[in-house]
Amino acid sequence: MTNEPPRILLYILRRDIRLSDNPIFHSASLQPTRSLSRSSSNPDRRHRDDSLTSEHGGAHFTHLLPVYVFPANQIEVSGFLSSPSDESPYPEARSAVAGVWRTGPHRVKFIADGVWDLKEKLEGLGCGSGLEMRVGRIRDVVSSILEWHAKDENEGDISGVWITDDDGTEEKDEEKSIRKLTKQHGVDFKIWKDEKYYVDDRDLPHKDISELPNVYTTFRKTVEPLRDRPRNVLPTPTYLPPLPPSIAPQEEPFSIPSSLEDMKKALLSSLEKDPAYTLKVPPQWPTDAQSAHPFGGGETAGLNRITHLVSKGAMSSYKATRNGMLGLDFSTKLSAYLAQGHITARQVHWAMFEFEEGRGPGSQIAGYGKGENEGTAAVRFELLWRDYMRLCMRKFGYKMFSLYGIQNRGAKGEKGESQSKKWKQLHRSSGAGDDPEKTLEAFQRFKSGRTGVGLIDASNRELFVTGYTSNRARQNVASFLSSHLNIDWRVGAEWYESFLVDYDAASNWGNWQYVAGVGNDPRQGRVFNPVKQALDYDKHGEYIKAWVPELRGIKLTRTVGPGKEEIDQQRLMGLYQAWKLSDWEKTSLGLKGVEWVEHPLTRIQFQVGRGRGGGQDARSKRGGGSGGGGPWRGRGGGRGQGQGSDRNFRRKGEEEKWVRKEDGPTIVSSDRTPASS
Ligand SMILES: Cc1cc2nc3c(=O)[nH]c(=O)nc-3n(C[C@H](O)[C@H](O)[C@H](O)COP(=O)(O)OP(=O)(O)OC[C@H]3O[C@@H](n4cnc5c(N)ncnc54)[C@H](O)[C@@H]3O)c2cc1C
Repeated sequence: MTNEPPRILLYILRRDIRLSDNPIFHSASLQPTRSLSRSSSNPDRRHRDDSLTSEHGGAHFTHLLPVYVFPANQIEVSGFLSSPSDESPYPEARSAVAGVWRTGPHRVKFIADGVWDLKEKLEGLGCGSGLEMRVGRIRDVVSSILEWHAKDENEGDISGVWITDDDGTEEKDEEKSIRKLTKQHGVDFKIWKDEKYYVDDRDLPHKDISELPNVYTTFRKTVEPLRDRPRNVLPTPTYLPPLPPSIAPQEEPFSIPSSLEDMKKALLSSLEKDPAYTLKVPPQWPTDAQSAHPFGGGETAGLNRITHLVSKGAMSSYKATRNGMLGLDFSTKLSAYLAQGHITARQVHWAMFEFEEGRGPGSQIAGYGKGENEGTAAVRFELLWRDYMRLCMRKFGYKMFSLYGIQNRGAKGEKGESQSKKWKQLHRSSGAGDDPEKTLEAFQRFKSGRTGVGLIDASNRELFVTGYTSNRARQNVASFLSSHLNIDWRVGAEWYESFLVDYDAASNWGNWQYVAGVGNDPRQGRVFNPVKQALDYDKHGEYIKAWVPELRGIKLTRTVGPGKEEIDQQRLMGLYQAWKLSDWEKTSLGLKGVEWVEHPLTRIQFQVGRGRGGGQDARSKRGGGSGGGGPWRGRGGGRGQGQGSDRNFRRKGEEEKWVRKEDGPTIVSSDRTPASS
């Protein structure tokens, strides 16, 4: 190293919090400031250098300054104030419609874990690398760093600012303002393609995003076969240029804690001023209920999770288990890692690929070395859904957050007619005679898990205390709010944004739109029946009993022979909707007079029949027969359950008709969709 003043590359991290398979770190590791012998080249096909580096050349620099910013518009940062008498220059990070925290307690911890993990990884390289953390709006942080270096040239020059692109609308605005700032300072600015998706942007079949098909299946067909799609992962750097000798400090009035524990405290302190999150009756963690997502954040944890899933066979059994709701491995639980960029989708692909080719862990698992199987194919299929949602974000921008969605013309009716549906609003009447006070109250009860509909309540309570709820449950919850309660679906999307550990703008808003009937669903106007869904996916009532402990005492079985008990579907109906319980049972369970039991927000029409093709058939088909009051602690539920055909939907106006008849329930045929998948 010469005595030349430091030439610093500023790398602003957002949702690319990883060292491995990271195009910017990879490119920085190839800078000519180090000897080639330290190159992390790897002859393995998986690690071939496929990066954008050669296309971009890269600025010459002597130091790398990676900075993660806790963005004040998305994460509440007042807990970072240096003194209690200081005031934050930023408004509270609250959502636009419902006014809830944009990043709630589960995700802030997960994000902090990820940032800290990366910091330790970078420091662990032993080459003087590291990660700085800052608080504020990203443009303010970049501006302050550029100004600080411009003022004193002894501190070194910022020779370039690099960032990974993000299709979120706020993120696009950020990119614009950084471009402007760097231009003002005469500094190079480069936006790198985000490589955390399944199909690389450079391999997309369309030239212009306007050509993206509005239907997932059409899109999928253009990129099949999926197993051949992902590019190789990039090598993990073993060396990076060091941090600069002096670094612009955090702007006042904030200061950055020096331990992960204190970082989490700072992130949580404002949120926990009201631990009930405005709920009159906040859900409590029920005794013995176990989180389906007890995982901490970070690249290390994410990569370990991938290895676990492959080596224990969970990827291979995924197709059969993915509609489960209880347990750790019924689905991958990779979403939060993917959302924060702790891991990439192609890392998931290549780990499965190795298994399929008979290499690496998992040799004792059926299917090892036997190529793609049903499970691994289904995981790829879902990863492509994620790609598709983010491409929709790129195509539709702000429409992803608007009431009438990407359709922009109101929901459509059964025959495709425009309906201009009016959803109830929280703060004013929608004009359809609704009372906003009552809507607010209904939203309160929805969030608290006190609607009176078991599946919905279990899911919302689970979400509140753990930050996760399954895809199956999410579909039902979104359909319930937007169609059964007829409440502005955006407040549900915002509540999910706040409480989901795996929130991702495109996947969340895209899926909410889809279910609310204003998104990419080619067959709009469908509604989930949460009782029918519970019968299919919680047929022993274990999920509802786990998260709604008040209902655990409901006996679900009847005696059918000496010492033989069988699930009684009529009794399940009392679990799925407690208002259906008899008066004496309500009294004996202490549920008499309980508001959500006696006065549910809505009464779902559904009956189980006793005749031919009714309860009997349903029982034998679903294998009912084991005792009902079984353990509710995390089990790999859902194995062998149906694949969520559209039997679970009804079209508008069909709710009253949705009874199990001799010829079975109405079936709406369809392709698989995220809502039905
Ligand atoms: C109303 C609603 C809101 C949602 N909000 C989010 C969100 O904020 N963030 C998020 O990542 N997913 C969201 N999803 C999609 C899906 O529910 C979650 O990705 C999944 O439940 C996460 O658990 P998992 O990682 O075990 O998924 P798995 O079933 O194991 O799927 C593997 C991966 O595929 C992707 N994936 C699966 N289903 C979908 C889908 N329908 N859309 C997009 N990607 C998918 C995820 O990255 C997931 O990790 C939402 C779905 C609904 C219906």
